[in-house]
Amino acid sequence: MADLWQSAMDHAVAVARKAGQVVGKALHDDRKVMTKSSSVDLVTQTDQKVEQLIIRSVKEKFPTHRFIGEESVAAGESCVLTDEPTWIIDPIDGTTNFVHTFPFVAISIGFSVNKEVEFGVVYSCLEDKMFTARRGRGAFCNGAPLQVSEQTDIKQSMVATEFGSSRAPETVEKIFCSLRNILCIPVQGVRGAGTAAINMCLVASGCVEVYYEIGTHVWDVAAGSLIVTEAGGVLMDVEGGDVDLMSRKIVAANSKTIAERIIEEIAAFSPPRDDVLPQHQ
Ligand SMILES: O=P(O)(O)O[C@H]1[C@H](O)[C@@H](O)[C@H](O)[C@H](O)[C@@H]1O
Ligand SMILES: [Mg+2]
Ligand SMILES: [Mg+2]
Repeated sequence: MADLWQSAMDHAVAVARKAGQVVGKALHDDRKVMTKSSSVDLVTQTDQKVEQLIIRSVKEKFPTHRFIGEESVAAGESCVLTDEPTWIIDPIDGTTNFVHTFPFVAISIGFSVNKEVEFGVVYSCLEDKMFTARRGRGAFCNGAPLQVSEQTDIKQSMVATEFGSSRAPETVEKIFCSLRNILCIPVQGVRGAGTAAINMCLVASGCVEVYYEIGTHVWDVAAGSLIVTEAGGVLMDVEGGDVDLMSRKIVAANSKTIAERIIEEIAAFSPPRDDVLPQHQ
Protein backbone atom coordinates (compact mmCIF):
# COMPACT_ATOMS: atom_id res chain seq x y z
CA MET A 1 0.00 0.00 0.00
CA ALA A 2 2.81 2.37 0.92
CA ASP A 3 4.27 2.14 -2.57
CA LEU A 4 0.89 2.77 -4.12
CA TRP A 5 0.55 6.10 -2.31
CA GLN A 6 4.08 7.05 -3.33
CA SER A 7 3.26 6.51 -6.98
CA ALA A 8 0.07 8.54 -6.51
CA MET A 9 2.14 11.32 -4.96
CA ASP A 10 4.65 11.24 -7.82
CA HIS A 11 1.74 11.52 -10.19
CA ALA A 12 0.32 14.47 -8.24
CA VAL A 13 3.63 16.31 -8.47
CA ALA A 14 3.89 15.67 -12.22
CA VAL A 15 0.33 16.71 -12.97
CA ALA A 16 0.59 19.80 -10.73
CA ARG A 17 3.65 20.89 -12.71
CA LYS A 18 1.81 20.35 -15.98
CA ALA A 19 -1.19 22.29 -14.63
CA GLY A 20 1.16 25.08 -13.55
CA GLN A 21 2.40 25.44 -17.11
CA VAL A 22 -1.17 25.83 -18.34
CA VAL A 23 -1.88 28.45 -15.66
CA GLY A 24 1.35 30.34 -16.40
CA LYS A 25 0.58 30.43 -20.12
CA ALA A 26 -3.00 31.58 -19.53
CA LEU A 27 -1.95 34.38 -17.17
CA HIS A 28 -1.56 36.99 -19.88
CA ASP A 29 -4.26 35.71 -22.23
CA ASP A 30 -7.71 37.17 -22.44
CA ARG A 31 -9.60 35.74 -19.50
CA LYS A 32 -13.34 35.30 -19.40
CA VAL A 33 -14.17 35.91 -15.75
CA MET A 34 -17.35 34.43 -14.29
CA THR A 35 -18.73 34.55 -10.75
CA LYS A 36 -19.97 31.87 -8.34
CA SER A 37 -21.35 32.53 -4.83
CA SER A 38 -20.90 36.32 -5.03
CA SER A 39 -19.66 39.02 -7.39
CA VAL A 40 -16.18 38.66 -5.87
CA ASP A 41 -16.04 34.83 -5.97
CA LEU A 42 -14.39 34.44 -9.35
CA VAL A 43 -13.83 31.53 -11.71
CA THR A 44 -12.27 31.38 -15.18
CA GLN A 45 -12.21 28.82 -17.95
CA THR A 46 -8.63 28.08 -16.89
CA ASP A 47 -9.83 26.90 -13.43
CA GLN A 48 -12.25 24.51 -15.14
CA LYS A 49 -9.76 23.38 -17.79
CA VAL A 50 -7.02 22.70 -15.24
CA GLU A 51 -9.35 20.74 -12.94
CA GLN A 52 -10.41 18.55 -15.88
CA LEU A 53 -6.79 18.06 -16.92
CA ILE A 54 -5.88 16.86 -13.42
CA ILE A 55 -8.94 14.60 -12.99
CA ARG A 56 -8.57 13.03 -16.45
CA SER A 57 -4.91 12.32 -15.90
CA VAL A 58 -5.48 10.79 -12.42
CA LYS A 59 -8.43 8.68 -13.62
CA GLU A 60 -6.27 7.11 -16.30
CA LYS A 61 -3.76 5.91 -13.72
CA PHE A 62 -6.01 5.35 -10.70
CA PRO A 63 -9.46 4.53 -12.09
CA THR A 64 -11.03 3.60 -8.73
CA HIS A 65 -10.04 6.76 -6.88
CA ARG A 66 -12.59 9.44 -6.01
CA PHE A 67 -12.43 13.23 -6.38
CA ILE A 68 -13.51 16.38 -4.64
CA GLY A 69 -12.69 19.24 -7.00
CA GLU A 70 -13.63 22.87 -6.47
CA GLU A 71 -15.08 23.38 -9.93
CA SER A 72 -16.80 19.97 -10.02
CA VAL A 73 -18.54 20.82 -6.75
CA ALA A 74 -19.47 24.21 -8.22
CA ALA A 75 -21.02 22.28 -11.11
CA GLY A 76 -23.17 20.27 -8.69
CA GLU A 77 -21.06 17.27 -7.62
CA SER A 78 -21.16 16.27 -3.99
CA CYS A 79 -18.50 17.23 -1.50
CA VAL A 80 -18.47 14.24 0.81
CA LEU A 81 -15.27 12.71 2.08
CA THR A 82 -15.45 8.92 2.41
CA ASP A 83 -12.80 6.40 3.50
CA GLU A 84 -11.92 5.75 -0.16
CA PRO A 85 -8.74 7.17 -1.68
CA THR A 86 -9.81 10.71 -2.65
CA TRP A 87 -8.04 13.48 -4.54
CA ILE A 88 -9.01 16.88 -3.18
CA ILE A 89 -8.25 19.43 -5.87
CA ASP A 90 -8.12 23.20 -6.10
CA PRO A 91 -7.06 23.78 -9.73
CA ILE A 92 -6.23 27.44 -9.12
CA ASP A 93 -5.99 28.58 -5.53
CA GLY A 94 -5.87 32.33 -5.87
CA THR A 95 -8.20 32.84 -8.82
CA THR A 96 -8.61 36.53 -7.97
CA ASN A 97 -4.82 36.86 -8.01
CA PHE A 98 -4.75 35.02 -11.35
CA VAL A 99 -7.37 37.37 -12.82
CA HIS A 100 -5.34 40.41 -11.73
CA THR A 101 -1.90 38.87 -12.49
CA PHE A 102 -1.03 39.24 -8.79
CA PRO A 103 1.82 36.76 -8.70
CA PHE A 104 0.73 34.16 -6.12
CA VAL A 105 -1.24 31.33 -7.61
CA ALA A 106 -1.18 27.65 -6.65
CA ILE A 107 -2.37 24.28 -7.77
CA SER A 108 -3.37 22.39 -4.63
CA ILE A 109 -3.78 18.62 -4.51
CA GLY A 110 -4.48 16.74 -1.29
CA PHE A 111 -4.95 12.97 -1.17
CA SER A 112 -6.93 11.38 1.61
CA VAL A 113 -7.52 7.77 2.65
CA ASN A 114 -9.76 6.84 5.58
CA LYS A 115 -10.44 10.58 5.89
CA GLU A 116 -6.79 11.25 6.66
CA VAL A 117 -4.56 13.28 4.35
CA GLU A 118 -1.76 10.98 3.13
CA PHE A 119 0.05 13.50 0.95
CA GLY A 120 -0.23 17.13 -0.06
CA VAL A 121 1.15 18.95 -3.07
CA VAL A 122 0.98 22.73 -3.47
CA TYR A 123 2.62 24.09 -6.58
CA SER A 124 3.13 27.86 -6.42
CA CYS A 125 3.50 27.94 -10.16
CA LEU A 126 4.53 31.54 -10.79
CA GLU A 127 7.33 31.22 -8.21
CA ASP A 128 8.08 27.67 -9.42
CA LYS A 129 7.96 26.37 -5.85
CA MET A 130 6.78 22.78 -5.41
CA PHE A 131 5.69 22.18 -1.80
CA THR A 132 5.17 18.54 -0.88
CA ALA A 133 4.47 16.48 2.22
CA ARG A 134 3.75 12.86 2.86
CA ARG A 135 2.33 11.71 6.17
CA GLY A 136 5.15 10.86 8.58
CA ARG A 137 7.87 11.79 6.11
CA GLY A 138 8.30 15.56 6.42
CA ALA A 139 7.53 18.58 4.28
CA PHE A 140 9.65 20.00 1.48
CA CYS A 141 9.94 22.89 -0.95
CA ASN A 142 11.67 21.95 -4.19
CA GLY A 143 13.19 19.05 -2.27
CA ALA A 144 14.55 21.10 0.66
CA PRO A 145 13.10 20.27 4.11
CA LEU A 146 10.70 22.77 5.68
CA GLN A 147 10.53 23.73 9.33
CA VAL A 148 8.10 26.10 11.02
CA SER A 149 9.35 29.15 12.91
CA GLU A 150 10.46 28.72 16.54
CA GLN A 151 8.98 32.05 17.64
CA THR A 152 6.89 31.73 20.81
CA ASP A 153 6.05 35.41 21.34
CA ILE A 154 2.95 36.56 19.47
CA LYS A 155 4.26 40.16 19.68
CA GLN A 156 7.19 39.15 17.51
CA SER A 157 5.04 37.21 15.08
CA MET A 158 3.78 37.63 11.54
CA VAL A 159 0.17 36.67 10.94
CA ALA A 160 -1.46 35.73 7.64
CA THR A 161 -5.15 35.90 6.89
CA GLU A 162 -7.58 36.66 4.06
CA PHE A 163 -10.77 38.66 3.68
CA GLY A 164 -12.50 35.84 1.76
CA SER A 165 -15.28 36.27 -0.76
CA SER A 166 -18.28 37.14 1.40
CA ARG A 167 -19.28 40.79 1.58
CA ALA A 168 -22.21 40.21 3.92
CA PRO A 169 -22.00 43.13 6.39
CA GLU A 170 -22.10 40.86 9.48
CA THR A 171 -19.25 38.73 8.07
CA VAL A 172 -17.14 41.77 7.18
CA GLU A 173 -17.76 43.12 10.69
CA LYS A 174 -16.42 39.93 12.30
CA ILE A 175 -13.41 39.85 9.97
CA PHE A 176 -12.49 43.41 10.91
CA CYS A 177 -13.10 42.78 14.59
CA SER A 178 -10.59 39.89 14.54
CA LEU A 179 -8.13 41.92 12.51
CA ARG A 180 -8.32 44.90 14.87
CA ASN A 181 -7.85 42.66 17.92
CA ILE A 182 -4.85 40.95 16.36
CA LEU A 183 -3.18 44.14 15.10
CA CYS A 184 -3.57 45.63 18.57
CA ILE A 185 -1.92 42.73 20.41
CA PRO A 186 0.29 44.09 18.73
CA VAL A 187 1.73 41.64 16.20
CA GLN A 188 4.64 42.65 13.98
CA GLY A 189 2.68 42.32 10.73
CA VAL A 190 -0.38 40.97 9.01
CA ARG A 191 -0.11 39.66 5.46
CA GLY A 192 -2.12 37.64 2.99
CA ALA A 193 -0.91 36.00 -0.22
CA GLY A 194 -4.45 35.73 -1.61
CA THR A 195 -4.37 31.95 -1.47
CA ALA A 196 -4.98 29.70 1.52
CA ALA A 197 -2.60 27.07 0.16
CA ILE A 198 0.34 29.48 -0.17
CA ASN A 199 -0.43 31.06 3.22
CA MET A 200 -0.14 27.60 4.77
CA CYS A 201 3.13 26.97 2.93
CA LEU A 202 4.39 30.27 4.37
CA VAL A 203 3.66 28.91 7.85
CA ALA A 204 5.45 25.66 6.97
CA SER A 205 8.41 27.67 5.63
CA GLY A 206 8.75 29.68 8.86
CA CYS A 207 8.01 33.09 7.24
CA VAL A 208 4.71 33.46 9.03
CA GLU A 209 3.92 32.16 12.52
CA VAL A 210 0.20 31.72 12.05
CA TYR A 211 -2.48 31.76 9.37
CA TYR A 212 -6.19 31.79 10.13
CA GLU A 213 -9.27 32.12 7.99
CA ILE A 214 -13.00 31.51 8.18
CA GLY A 215 -14.61 30.68 4.84
CA THR A 216 -12.00 28.39 3.33
CA HIS A 217 -13.09 25.17 1.62
CA VAL A 218 -11.63 21.68 1.94
CA TRP A 219 -9.85 22.00 -1.42
CA ASP A 220 -8.10 25.21 -0.24
CA VAL A 221 -6.58 23.55 2.83
CA ALA A 222 -6.34 19.75 2.41
CA ALA A 223 -2.83 19.72 0.90
CA GLY A 224 -1.56 22.64 2.98
CA SER A 225 -2.76 21.05 6.22
CA LEU A 226 -0.31 18.17 5.88
CA ILE A 227 2.49 20.47 4.70
CA VAL A 228 2.06 22.51 7.91
CA THR A 229 1.97 19.54 10.29
CA GLU A 230 4.83 17.74 8.57
CA ALA A 231 6.90 20.94 8.94
CA GLY A 232 6.26 20.76 12.70
CA GLY A 233 3.22 23.03 12.90
CA VAL A 234 -0.25 22.55 14.34
CA LEU A 235 -3.82 22.92 13.09
CA MET A 236 -6.76 24.01 15.20
CA ASP A 237 -10.30 25.20 14.86
CA VAL A 238 -10.76 28.98 15.21
CA GLU A 239 -12.63 28.38 18.46
CA GLY A 240 -10.03 25.95 19.81
CA GLY A 241 -10.08 22.18 19.61
CA ASP A 242 -9.44 19.95 16.67
CA VAL A 243 -9.52 21.21 13.12
CA ASP A 244 -12.20 19.87 10.77
CA LEU A 245 -11.25 20.52 7.15
CA MET A 246 -14.93 20.50 6.09
CA SER A 247 -15.87 23.16 8.65
CA ARG A 248 -14.45 26.07 6.61
CA LYS A 249 -12.52 27.37 9.63
CA ILE A 250 -8.82 26.95 10.18
CA VAL A 251 -5.87 28.06 12.24
CA ALA A 252 -2.46 26.80 11.07
CA ALA A 253 0.40 27.79 13.34
CA ASN A 254 4.00 27.06 14.21
CA SER A 255 2.92 25.92 17.70
CA LYS A 256 -0.04 25.34 20.00
CA THR A 257 1.02 28.39 22.04
CA ILE A 258 0.75 30.76 19.08
CA ALA A 259 -2.43 29.09 17.78
CA GLU A 260 -4.17 29.43 21.16
CA ARG A 261 -3.07 33.05 21.53
CA ILE A 262 -4.51 34.04 18.14
CA ILE A 263 -7.73 32.12 18.82
CA GLU A 264 -8.35 34.40 21.85
CA GLU A 265 -8.67 37.32 19.41
CA ILE A 266 -10.76 35.75 16.64
CA ALA A 267 -14.41 36.76 16.38
CA ALA A 268 -15.67 33.40 15.15
CA PHE A 269 -18.60 32.68 12.88
CA SER A 270 -19.70 29.55 11.07
CA PRO A 271 -20.34 29.49 7.33
CA PRO A 272 -22.28 26.45 6.02
CA ARG A 273 -20.04 23.37 6.07
CA ASP A 274 -18.67 22.00 2.82
CA ASP A 275 -20.26 18.59 3.30
CA VAL A 276 -23.80 19.85 3.75
CA LEU A 277 -23.86 22.21 0.80
CA PRO A 278 -25.89 21.17 -2.23
CA GLN A 279 -23.33 23.05 -4.27
CA HIS A 280 -20.37 25.39 -3.97
CA GLN A 281 -20.94 28.63 -2.05
O1 LIG B 1 -11.33 30.50 -4.87
P1 LIG B 1 -9.87 30.22 -4.76
O2 LIG B 1 -9.55 28.82 -5.13
O3 LIG B 1 -9.03 31.23 -5.43
O4 LIG B 1 -9.50 30.24 -3.21
C1 LIG B 1 -9.71 31.14 -2.13
C2 LIG B 1 -8.51 31.32 -1.23
O5 LIG B 1 -7.73 30.23 -1.09
C3 LIG B 1 -8.94 31.89 0.08
O6 LIG B 1 -7.94 31.86 1.06
C4 LIG B 1 -9.45 33.28 -0.16
O7 LIG B 1 -9.82 33.94 0.99
C5 LIG B 1 -10.51 33.37 -1.23
O8 LIG B 1 -11.76 33.03 -0.68
C6 LIG B 1 -10.24 32.50 -2.44
O9 LIG B 1 -11.41 32.44 -3.18
MG1 LIG C 1 -8.99 27.96 -3.35
MG1 LIG D 1 -9.68 27.66 -6.77
